[in-house]
Amino acid sequence: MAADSGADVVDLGKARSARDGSAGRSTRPEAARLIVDQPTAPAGPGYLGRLLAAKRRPVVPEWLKSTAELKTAAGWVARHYAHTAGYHALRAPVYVARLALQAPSGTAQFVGGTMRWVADKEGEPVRLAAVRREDAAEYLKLSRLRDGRVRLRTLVAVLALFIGLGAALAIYVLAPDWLQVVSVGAVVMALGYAGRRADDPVIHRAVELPKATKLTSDIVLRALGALGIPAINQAQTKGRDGFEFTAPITRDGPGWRAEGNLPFGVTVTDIIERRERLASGLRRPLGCVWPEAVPNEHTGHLVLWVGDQDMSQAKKPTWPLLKSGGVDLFKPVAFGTDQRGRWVEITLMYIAAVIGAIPRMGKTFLLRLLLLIAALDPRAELHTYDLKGTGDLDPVGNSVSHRHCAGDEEDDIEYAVRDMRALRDELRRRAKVIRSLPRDICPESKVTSALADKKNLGLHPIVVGVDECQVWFEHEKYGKELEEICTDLVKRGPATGIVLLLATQRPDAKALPTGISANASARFCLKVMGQLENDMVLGTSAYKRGVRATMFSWGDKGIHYFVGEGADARIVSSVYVDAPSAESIGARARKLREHVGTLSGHALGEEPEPDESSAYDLLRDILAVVPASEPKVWSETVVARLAELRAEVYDGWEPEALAAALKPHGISTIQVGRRVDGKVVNRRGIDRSHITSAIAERDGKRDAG
Ligand SMILES: Nc1ncnc2c1ncn2[C@@H]1O[C@H](COP(=O)(O)OP(=O)(O)OP(=O)(O)O)[C@@H](O)[C@H]1O
Repeated sequence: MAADSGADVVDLGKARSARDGSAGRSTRPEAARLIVDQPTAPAGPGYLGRLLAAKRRPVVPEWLKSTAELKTAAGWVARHYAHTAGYHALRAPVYVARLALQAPSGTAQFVGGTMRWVADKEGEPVRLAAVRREDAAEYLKLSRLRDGRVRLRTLVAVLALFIGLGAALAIYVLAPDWLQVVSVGAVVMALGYAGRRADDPVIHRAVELPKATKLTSDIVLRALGALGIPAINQAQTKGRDGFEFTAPITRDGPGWRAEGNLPFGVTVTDIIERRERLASGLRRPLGCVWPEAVPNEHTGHLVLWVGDQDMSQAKKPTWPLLKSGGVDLFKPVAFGTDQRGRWVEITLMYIAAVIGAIPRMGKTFLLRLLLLIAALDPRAELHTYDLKGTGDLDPVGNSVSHRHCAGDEEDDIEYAVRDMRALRDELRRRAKVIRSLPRDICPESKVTSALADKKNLGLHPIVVGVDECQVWFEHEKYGKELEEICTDLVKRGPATGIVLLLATQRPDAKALPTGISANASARFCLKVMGQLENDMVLGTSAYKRGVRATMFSWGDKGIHYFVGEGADARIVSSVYVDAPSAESIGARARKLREHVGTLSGHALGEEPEPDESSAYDLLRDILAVVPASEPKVWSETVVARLAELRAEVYDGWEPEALAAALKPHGISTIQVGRRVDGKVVNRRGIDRSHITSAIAERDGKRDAG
């Protein structure tokens, strides 16, 4: 400690005597030195202090408290026995036939065995040995013993025979037919069983239970030692463990949990980085090995969870919403399971989410799953955009979406732009409505489930899902505008009941503008290739903190890091809903909407009127009304001329509207001074050269594209 803090190490004995006996000589250099280690053990927090800071382990384990988990576990046990019973019931006739066929050989074995027993065959080798040794005394002793035994056993056998025959006769004469059948059957089956062959059992196992090796401290230490981390290796070569277990290795869900402190200076991130080597050291598949840091603990505190089965292959419980049920978007809904097979929930309201991954890892499936959850709340209005254009979102879009579009053609983008503009207006309207509501009805200045129910307020949830959102933000004409609207929706949408879910396969600054990625409150990151993408999706310095979606393997489809609602990052395997199931859930969601009368827009075949304003090109229109001879023009002049040019679009535009419309193109208005009646008047205006260069840049990009 002294060395760490840069202070000198001091001989405490000397220092103490110097201090005690020399009050007047304190100018001596030793006495002036700083003593960093206390002579007596430093008094830590008192008993009460320790009690106050103590972490109490739950009396009742978490899994016992959760009725959902208890139900799931009970369901699994019940299904296991039901399966076993069904398996054997179906094969029962085969078992009976095989046992009956084995009955003759069983009878022979039984008779032979009984005769050998009566004749005391088991003593024969010893008697023969006595004969070979020509030991007459021993032989006589053994023979006498055998004679006695044979006599007794013959008596027992004859008695049993008579009892057996008597019982058989009694059953034959007195018993009803069914008892006769049962008795004969039982005897035949028993004889058949006696005739079984060891290498060919009649009854096979209905269920092969997986066998997982127990995790022991030796295995953990061996694996940690194989990681090539110098501090661990040094400790182990000196005969120490290199890892200090802080709790016994216990069962935790379908796996084992080991917990402890790494050597000083080694962090959990170092272990996570070497997860593959760790799996090799543990001799387990990669998908079973999950090293984790513990929030609020020091960075060297490792929890190692080793599952019995690979997470991507482990059997998952059935999703409760797969076949039936509805959703209240204001309440948590299960959307995946963690490594231990426990449900992980998400409350879709009040979030803006980003989903990122390299292609083919399950990003679209995850987005569709979240949209299906939203669809199951009949109040929710869905806007779904499948910019890949393969129809993955059609099961939701065609059955319930208010606005839906698949594809990235110019028309598709314009459709989206119109919708997003309308959503921006809706956002503003909602903000005003919420502001005007009395505090007792809207205490937190945000939409609640009760407010969403009040149809006249129009505050129902709106969920917008965009797959491959980079297509929007990189669009040369509308990219900036869409980015601006989406940033607004990410920032202000959650409180006003508008949820934006964006998925992209290329999470970089262009595909996912920083204004959006920095403000998203829920993040889903499936496998990515590098630190940059990882942090784009999961938030700045996530990679450094050990939250690394790069560690997922190629087979980990649907497995992702989920960071939501201020909670720590969790590894979640999302529920797999294939296209046919998605169709049926979509159909169910449609029925729910039909029932309460909330089906609207695209799902009813109604599309919005094509908006004239999207067909115009503002920049070209400005050039049309501002000739080259006028390099700088006041905004009010421009809007007046524009209104003449295209009244249906520009009529009523104020200079501010022009400034706002130019902003997405990267153009801002400037001060333009003009001489009026001999005086210079300054007003906001445009510089024509800004317009021409913006057009040149845009068209250049378009040509390049
Ligand atoms: N939760 C899941 N569990 C198991 N497999 C899944 C899961 N989600 C997706 N998959 C599988 O992964 C494949 C790819 O999924 P998906 O189409 O969603 O990938 P993607 O990341 O959207 O790909 P792209 O970038 O090409 O659009 C699917 O065909 C599916 O079989």
